[in-house]
Amino acid sequence: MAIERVGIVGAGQMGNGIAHVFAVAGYDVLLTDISADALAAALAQIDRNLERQVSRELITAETKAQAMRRIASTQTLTDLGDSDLIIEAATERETIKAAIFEDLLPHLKPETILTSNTSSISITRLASRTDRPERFMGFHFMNPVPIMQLVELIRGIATDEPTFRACQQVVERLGKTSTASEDFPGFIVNRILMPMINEAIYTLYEGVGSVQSIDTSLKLGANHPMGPLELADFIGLDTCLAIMNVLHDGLADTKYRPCPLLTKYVEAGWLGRKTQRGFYDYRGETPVPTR
Ligand SMILES: CC(=O)CC(=O)SCCNC(=O)CCNC(=O)[C@H](O)C(C)(C)COP(=O)(O)OP(=O)(O)OC[C@H]1O[C@@H](n2cnc3c(N)ncnc32)[C@H](O)[C@@H]1OP(=O)(O)O
Ligand SMILES: NC(=O)C1=CN([C@@H]2O[C@H](COP(=O)(O)OP(=O)(O)OC[C@H]3O[C@@H](n4cnc5c(N)ncnc54)[C@H](OP(=O)(O)O)[C@@H]3O)[C@@H](O)[C@H]2O)C=CC1
Repeated sequence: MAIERVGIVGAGQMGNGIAHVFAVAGYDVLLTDISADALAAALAQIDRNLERQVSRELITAETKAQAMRRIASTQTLTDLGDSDLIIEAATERETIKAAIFEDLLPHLKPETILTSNTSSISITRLASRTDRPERFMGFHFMNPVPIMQLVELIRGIATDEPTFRACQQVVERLGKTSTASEDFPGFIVNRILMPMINEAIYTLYEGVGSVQSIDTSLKLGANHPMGPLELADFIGLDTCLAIMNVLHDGLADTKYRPCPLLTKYVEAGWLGRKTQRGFYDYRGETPVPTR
C-alpha cells in the first residue's frame, strides 16, 4: 500500500517535529492533540522552524508554503481514520498510548500501519492490544526531529516484513537513516543514553560536581554537543524518568534505578525547557542552574 496520508497523535515537541519533516517530504499530515493550545503552539513552532530553514537556504520559501498547506490539525482523534500510517507521539505513559490505539482502531482502514514514537515502552505489548500486531511497530525519531538524522525502527514480536520495509522506505523518503532494534526496554539509543543522563544526575545528587561543571566536563571533555543535564532538560525530565522506570522495571537490574533527584524535579513540575525550569531556569535571558 502506498503511504501518502499520515496521522500524528500528540502535538508536543516530537509531534510538531514529525509533522514538519513529513510535510517537507510531501506527505499529507493530520496532527491531533487533546489540547487546542498544544495544536496552536505546534503549528506556530513548525512555522518558525521552517522559516529558520528558509533563512539558512536549506529549503525555499515555496517548499515552506507547500509544507504548511499539507499540515491540518484536529482535536478529534477519529478524524485520523483515513490515514495510511499512524505515528503516535503522545506523552510517555503506556495507559495513554494504549487508550489512543483502542479509540482509533474502529475508525481505521484494515491496511493502515500503526506505529509509536515511544522512547522505551514495549512495542510487542502495545501491539498485542490492537487488532493488527503484524502491522504495528516502533518508529522512534530523535529530538530535534528536523535536525537529527536517525530513526530507530523497532519490530514487535509479530511485526511482519512488509510493514518493516514500508517504514524503512518512509524513513528514506524523509531523507533520514534508520537502524533496526529489537524490542527490549529503551531499544538501542535510550538503553545507552538514558543511564548516562541518570548517572550525571547522581553525580550532581552526590555533590561530585555542580550543574555547570558536569555539563562543561562532558561538552569539553567528551565533545558532546550538549551537557547531560542540559540534554535532560531538552528531552523533558518527565520523559527521562519514564524511560528510567521502564529500564528498571523491564530489565530488573538496580543499575537502572532512577536518581531520587530526578524524581524530585518531576514531582515539583520542573520538567525542563517545556516548563521553563529543570536543572536550569530558562525564564531569564540566559539559562541559570537551579542548584
Ligand atoms: C529521548 C529519546 O527518546 C531520544 C532522543 O531524542 S535523545 C536526544 C537526541 N538529541 C541530542 O542528543 C541533541 C544534542 N544536541 C545537539 O545535537 C545540538 O545541541 C542541537 C542540534 C540541538 C543544537 O545545536 P547548536 O549548534 O547548539 O545550536 P544551533 O547552531 O542554534 O543549531 C544547530 C542547528 O539545529 C537547529 N535547531 C536547533 N534547535 C532546534 C529545534 N528545537 N528544532 C529544530 N531545529 C533546531 C538550528 O536551526 C540549526 O540548524 P542548521 O544547522 O541547519 O542551521
Ligand atoms: N522528548 C524527546 O526528546 C523524545 C520523546 N520521544 C517520545 O515521544 C513522545 C512524545 O514526547 P514529547 O513530544 O517530548 O512530549 P510532550 O510532553 O512535549 O508532548 C506530548 C503531547 O501529547 C499530548 N497528549 C497527551 N495525551 C494525549 C492523548 N490522549 N491524545 C492526544 N495527545 C495527547 C500532550 O498534551 P497535554 O500536554 O495537554 O497532556 C502533549 O501535547 C513520548 O512517547 C516520548 O517518549 C521520542 C524521542 C525523543
